Amino acid sequence: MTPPREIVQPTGDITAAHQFSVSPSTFQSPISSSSFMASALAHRSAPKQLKPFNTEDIKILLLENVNKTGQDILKAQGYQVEFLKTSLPEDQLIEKIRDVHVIGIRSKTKLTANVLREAKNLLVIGCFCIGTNQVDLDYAAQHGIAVFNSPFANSRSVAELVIAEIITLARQLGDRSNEMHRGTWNKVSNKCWEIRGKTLGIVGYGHIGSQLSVLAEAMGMTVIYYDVVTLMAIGTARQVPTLDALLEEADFVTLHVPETPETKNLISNAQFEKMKTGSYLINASRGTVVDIPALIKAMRSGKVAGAALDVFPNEPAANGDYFTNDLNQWGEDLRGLNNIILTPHIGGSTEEAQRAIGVEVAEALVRYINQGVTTGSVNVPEVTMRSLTLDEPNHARVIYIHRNVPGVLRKVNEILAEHNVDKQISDSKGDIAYLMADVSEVKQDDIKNIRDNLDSLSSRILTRILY
Ligand SMILES: NC(=O)c1ccc[n+]([C@@H]2O[C@H](COP(=O)([O-])OP(=O)(O)OC[C@H]3O[C@@H](n4cnc5c(N)ncnc54)[C@H](O)[C@@H]3O)[C@@H](O)[C@H]2O)c1
Ligand SMILES: O=C(O)[C@H](O)COP(=O)(O)O
Repeated sequence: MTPPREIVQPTGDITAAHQFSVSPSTFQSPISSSSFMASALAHRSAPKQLKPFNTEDIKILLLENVNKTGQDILKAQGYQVEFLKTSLPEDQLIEKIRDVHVIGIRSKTKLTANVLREAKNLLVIGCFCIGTNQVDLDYAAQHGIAVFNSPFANSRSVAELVIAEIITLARQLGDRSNEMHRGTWNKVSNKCWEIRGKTLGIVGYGHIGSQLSVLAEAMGMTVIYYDVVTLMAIGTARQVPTLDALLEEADFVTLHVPETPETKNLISNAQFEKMKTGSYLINASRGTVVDIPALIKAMRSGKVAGAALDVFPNEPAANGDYFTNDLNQWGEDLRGLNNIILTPHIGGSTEEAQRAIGVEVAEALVRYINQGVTTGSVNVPEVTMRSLTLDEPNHARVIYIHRNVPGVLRKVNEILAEHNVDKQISDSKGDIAYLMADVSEVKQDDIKNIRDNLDSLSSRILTRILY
């Protein structure tokens, strides 16, 4: 069993001491301190909400050029926000993550167990993107670290990119444009097609796949899709029972599955064999989903007439040289192919998507940090309660993340029984449970006792007391 995590306070005068496991000497009353003020949730919040603690004590590290919308929301809370444009290599990440309560990343930063083990103060991770495969979600949950993402704010951007790629491949636009850049006029119609009447095969009919389905049908394509779950078809799209059935029928195959052990090399030699001769492959999901040497072989043989890759098995942490990387030994082969579009993971990189993601994830982080609300979390149970207001002084919000084992609620309620519990909610997800209780008429000593007693339970993963 994983031992409970002790949150280590950063240096400095921490008047939010009651939020974390701290010694009594640093404890100050949340009620009498000036730390709760109507200005707490300045961003789109009712002015009468309580500020839960000195928000300026919260340290946030934002990596990978998280959009300004997100930065602004977090800064407006008074949090200390450090912003970096790139991801960080593991050794530097470990140094930085030791100190912070919150980290915001995109798809490049690998938050493995090895890294998270060092994150002694970390309360929450914000993935300012769709994918969460770069985070060890289970390790995070087991250590009381909630993870949030933006499940669909860039779906439309990816779908539009794929539409552009379908036409670009069908008309060999990349090759013609490259030739003109080199000064060559090469007017051809051989093997250039309209997309009207062609069949698009979508693998993974989730947010992106289904959005793409609508756009493709509007341009006269026939849409089929394969998904591991049975899903309602949009428009006149049709679900096919197997991946092979899709590969055999589609003129264009486009991949929109998450990175999982099951999707690693989902498209390899055997799948290219099944595809129609002269068909096209598009991958804007994750680089591991396509076996790159198998794709190179299929393109050289003429089986596949064109491909678009937005994602790669090894992507760099920052902009700059890429195919010189030793890990990408197939880089030269890819660059030498005809009718292949290579883009640097830009599927979700539009102003619209990045702004929306910045707002969505930053707001989820604020709700979690300030209120303990987990709505939208991908790894801990989703629990919500309304915000406390200034009309309700001397309240405390108790948050207890614990192992989902028999008898915990009885013990927690024995601890809370001496107080007036206004409201209590609890939910579980696998072996993790999340309990929130609003307790009224509590004094400084009561809060300390509640914390000490909850901390002493063997089921405890993390205790937080807000207000
Ligand atoms: N290129 C980019 O910039 C970019 C942007 C956004 C998302 N993505 C990637 O695209 C992926 C899909 O995004 P989404 O929002 O549509 O996700 P989603 O979760 O809404 O949909 C994924 C679908 O894939 C299906 N699926 C899972 N495993 C499968 C399998 N083995 N075979 C067939 N279907 C399977 C699921 O049932 C689900 O319907 C994300 O996980 C992310 O990795 C890339
Ligand atoms: O998961 C995602 O949302 C996409 O892969 C985009 O990732 P990015 O934010 O790192 O571009």
